Amino acid sequence: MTNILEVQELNKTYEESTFGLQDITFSIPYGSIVGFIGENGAGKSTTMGSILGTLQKDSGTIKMFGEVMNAGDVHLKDDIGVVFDTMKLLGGLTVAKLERVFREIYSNWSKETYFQLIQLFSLPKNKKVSGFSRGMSMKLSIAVALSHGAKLLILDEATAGLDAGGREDVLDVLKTFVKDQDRSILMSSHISSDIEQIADQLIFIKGGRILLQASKDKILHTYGITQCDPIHYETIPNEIRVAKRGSSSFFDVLVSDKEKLPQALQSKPFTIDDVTLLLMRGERG
Ligand SMILES: Nc1ncnc2c1ncn2[C@@H]1O[C@H](COP(=O)(O)OP(=O)(O)OP(=O)(O)O)[C@@H](O)[C@H]1O
Repeated sequence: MTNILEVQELNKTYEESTFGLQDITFSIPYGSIVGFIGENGAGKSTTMGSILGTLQKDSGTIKMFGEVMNAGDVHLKDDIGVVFDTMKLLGGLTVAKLERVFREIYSNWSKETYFQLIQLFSLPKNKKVSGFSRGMSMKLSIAVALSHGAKLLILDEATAGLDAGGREDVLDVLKTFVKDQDRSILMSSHISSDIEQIADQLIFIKGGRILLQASKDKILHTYGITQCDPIHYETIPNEIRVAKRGSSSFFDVLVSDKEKLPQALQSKPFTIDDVTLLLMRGERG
């Protein structure tokens, strides 16, 4: 078994909204961190909620740890650690008292891991959680998600609201989490530098559809972005055109293999942010 999660042809619509996920299909191999990238309203949280079963999907198959997930599959949920940016933990309790609650909820709870993370994240043990800042609450949610023996972490904007030091601590912990190759992470983030730093696979979503899924290394080393006028654009082989953006006289073009660009065109240095903008704001090449 090579994939920890397989999502096949997932569709989900809402009443009172024209938005819908359209045949979302992707998989997450063991030992990988997958970055889920899309603008506000692209469908990241809807996809994650449908995977977790907190939202009811219209159709599609979700396979986790080799088993097809059905509504109410609680036994699999112990194996999933979840952090959503709107998550509320029991506010009237302290970090120390919360530990006693989670100990009862999770069969594989590790008090030791929890308090190690609380210390690493510099969270106060005896202050009520309701008095925590947004960043502190996120760190606490991450500590909980990492302390119950989960094999798959689903993190929705988990680094949002963290200061630079906090982000570094969290990213280091996440890298360690997947090190043994038997656990994986699906994480969405608006901060593409975070994703660029730790993800090995990237999934780009727009308007409920996946535009591109590829390894980060492939995107950074095989893909290319070139700038050209419409005449030169026509010389780019169709099969490598991914997206284009610009005015009628000048384009930025994302191609899937820079080696196949015509000689007159060259790829410029680029970041994952540049790729994201081209895919999100541009049109299909
Ligand atoms: N309960 C709901 N009822 C109706 N429409 C909804 C509901 N929840 C989300 N939507 C719509 O679904 C679309 C996708 O929302 P979703 O939260 O999945 O996007 P997202 O990529 O996670 O965005 P963000 O980055 O802003 O969190 C949006 O147009 C949103 O308005």
